[in-house]
Amino acid sequence: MASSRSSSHVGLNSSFYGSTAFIPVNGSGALADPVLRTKILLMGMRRSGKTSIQEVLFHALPPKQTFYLEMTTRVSRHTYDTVIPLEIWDCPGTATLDTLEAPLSQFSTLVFVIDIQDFYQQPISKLADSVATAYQENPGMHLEVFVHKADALSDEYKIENFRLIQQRVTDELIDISPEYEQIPIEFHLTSIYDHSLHEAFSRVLHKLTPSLPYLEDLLNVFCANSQASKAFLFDTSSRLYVATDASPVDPPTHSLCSDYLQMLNSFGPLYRSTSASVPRHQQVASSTVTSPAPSEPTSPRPVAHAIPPSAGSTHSPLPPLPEDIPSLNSSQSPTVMSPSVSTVVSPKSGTPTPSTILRMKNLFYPSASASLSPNASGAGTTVTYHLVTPRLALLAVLPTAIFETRRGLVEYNVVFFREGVQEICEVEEEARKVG
Ligand SMILES: Nc1nc2c(ncn2[C@@H]2O[C@H](COP(=O)(O)OP(=O)(O)OP(=O)(O)O)[C@@H](O)[C@H]2O)c(=O)[nH]1
Repeated sequence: MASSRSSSHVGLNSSFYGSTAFIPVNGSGALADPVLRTKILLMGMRRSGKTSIQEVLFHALPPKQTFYLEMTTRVSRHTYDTVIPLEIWDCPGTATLDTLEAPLSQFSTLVFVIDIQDFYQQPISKLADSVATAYQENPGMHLEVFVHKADALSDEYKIENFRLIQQRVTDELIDISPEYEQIPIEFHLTSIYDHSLHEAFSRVLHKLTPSLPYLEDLLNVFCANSQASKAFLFDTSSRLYVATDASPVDPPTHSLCSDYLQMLNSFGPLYRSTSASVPRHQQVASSTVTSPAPSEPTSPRPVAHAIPPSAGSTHSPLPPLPEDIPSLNSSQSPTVMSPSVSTVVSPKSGTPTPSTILRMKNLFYPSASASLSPNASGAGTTVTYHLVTPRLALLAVLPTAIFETRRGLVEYNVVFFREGVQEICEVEEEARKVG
């Protein structure tokens, strides 16, 4: 499971790397961002759900609270660091590509959000105009349409409206110019209330990740060597999957892994850290909390110990499962088979850096697993979680019988998988440094 470390991994292709970003400070000056960020433009009609998408994915806003979001009146830029550093521009409903006052060449993707019930002339025209302008000015730009709020309709009407919107957009583009019929646009049905949004944005992210083929290779090798039927590399905090193995993604398996990750994430705030700056997703629950045992004797390293709120016993029971996780409800209550070690590195800045990643290599990583049919004498499925970098986690699905009999081998493979992913991330970070 070794991976090459050559910089050809992530060839310096400008369409992947975009340009240097500037993060406004208090609306006055501007600080140069030290990395090249991939820029994504989020556009659409008023109230189509743009800010909700951004907030739910990247700030863990509970979907129901999007109801209280204020109207966007000017372009707001949001940075998010995952397998690649992103900069998302959330535009007001009134904005058009002509009024944007930014060259379109700096954007890698246009995500146009349209309400699934908005198939009238004005939204369709705006969508078609945006696509045509983007294509004219930056033909390499990925064009994605989120047909959003799909939850508002029954399955039958959902598909009908989805097709109708695609057809009308195509007709409108042909009206602008017959050659625009060939513009490659990808349509996604999305909703903040289910996994469709995560699935769609994951696919958007895949097109922007230069190291995707290498990550996929590692996942394929991991699956083959561990007899896993499916494996995902997830961004822990947004729950976007940044890569998966070659087998098809079926929605129930994706939902299962995503829900399990959400459950582990939701444990984080229940545990208090001795260090103030531990990223939330690294504070993973465990039924047994152990102290760090560094593999190599070195100078003291910053570590955090997960501490149950009722400090005292180190063998506290697991907290109850959140009610809103359908596939892990009481009838399928998971058994946490691995009393995972929750010892993590605590970067002082709070933002993991390449050196943090290097330091983490010498430390423990949280892991967990759950059997979906614990009473069926190994006949069920087990989902496993292993943190592999400060931001990324491997989630795999494998037969319980295999996990129970070959757990050592699975853990052994994870070590090499983690090494490979960390090397790829280091090359990516190196390639994106400014100056
Ligand atoms: N049913 C449903 N409602 C949604 C969904 N996404 C967003 N909404 C709702 O749509 C409304 C508008 O959402 P916003 O995110 O503010 O929309 P926006 O496009 O940013 O709006 P502007 O700032 O006016 O451009 C809110 O009440 C959200 O709760 C969804 O997937 N399903």
